[in-house]
Amino acid sequence: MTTNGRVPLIAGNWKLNLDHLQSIAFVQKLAWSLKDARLDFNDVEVAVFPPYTDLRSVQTLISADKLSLKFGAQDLSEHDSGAYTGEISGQFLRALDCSYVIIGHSERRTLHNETDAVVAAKTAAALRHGLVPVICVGETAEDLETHGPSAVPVSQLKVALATVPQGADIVVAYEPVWAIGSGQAATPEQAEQVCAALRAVVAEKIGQDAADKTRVLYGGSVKSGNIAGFMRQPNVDGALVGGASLDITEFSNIARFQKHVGV
Ligand SMILES: O=C[C@H](O)COP(=O)(O)O
Repeated sequence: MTTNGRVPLIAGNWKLNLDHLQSIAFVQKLAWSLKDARLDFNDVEVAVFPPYTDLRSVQTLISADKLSLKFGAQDLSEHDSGAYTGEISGQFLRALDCSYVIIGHSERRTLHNETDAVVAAKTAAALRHGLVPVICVGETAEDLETHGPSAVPVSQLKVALATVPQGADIVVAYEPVWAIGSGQAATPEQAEQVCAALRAVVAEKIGQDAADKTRVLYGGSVKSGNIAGFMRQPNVDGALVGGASLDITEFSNIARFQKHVGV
């Protein structure tokens, strides 16, 4: 826990990688690596976000071995049940002990045409089923040039939180689209500027208490070599990691950011 009372969250979004057998070996090795490193889970929360088909295996392993890792899904349906072929409801995810669900990742927004309204409906669905939504927002390179760094993410988050109850338990992830998978991360100062603006939106929409406790993550080309700079920022409470979360040593070193930050 940092002085602001928020436990940092290091989240690994596997995207479309690792089948259920691979997920078992991966989570076992990750747990060993974090244990070897004597990671104190009171100081940092580590979560993985496997594909849906891995969730039961990951749940079983974490429960059987009493691992301190958390896990969640990469998406959910805005609906709870019915004729929605291919969809997965929040109810099903909660039944698998998922703690979190990623919502509104830029790949969903771009490749699956998810609008801000859909993101808002999915956020409501997650909260309805006791899942903590990890609400992703971020601007494209064009947005950045036209509107500056905060305008688009702020506007996206305002819509996502429009119907969220006061004090709700949420996580926000600022992921500039231009930084995702590009190797060109935002600077810590850029991340801080936008994350602070997003925290102000949380305060405006669901209250100051919620803003004080909400973890705001940065995502986009996070590696062990740049995590410390982000974690030194007062409004950055962790990272949503894509590519580097598939490398056990790298992800484990990101989770051990405190060694580099010196807190
Ligand atoms: O969800 C994770 C983000 O898309 C970041 O991906 P990346 O770390 O590969 O840039």
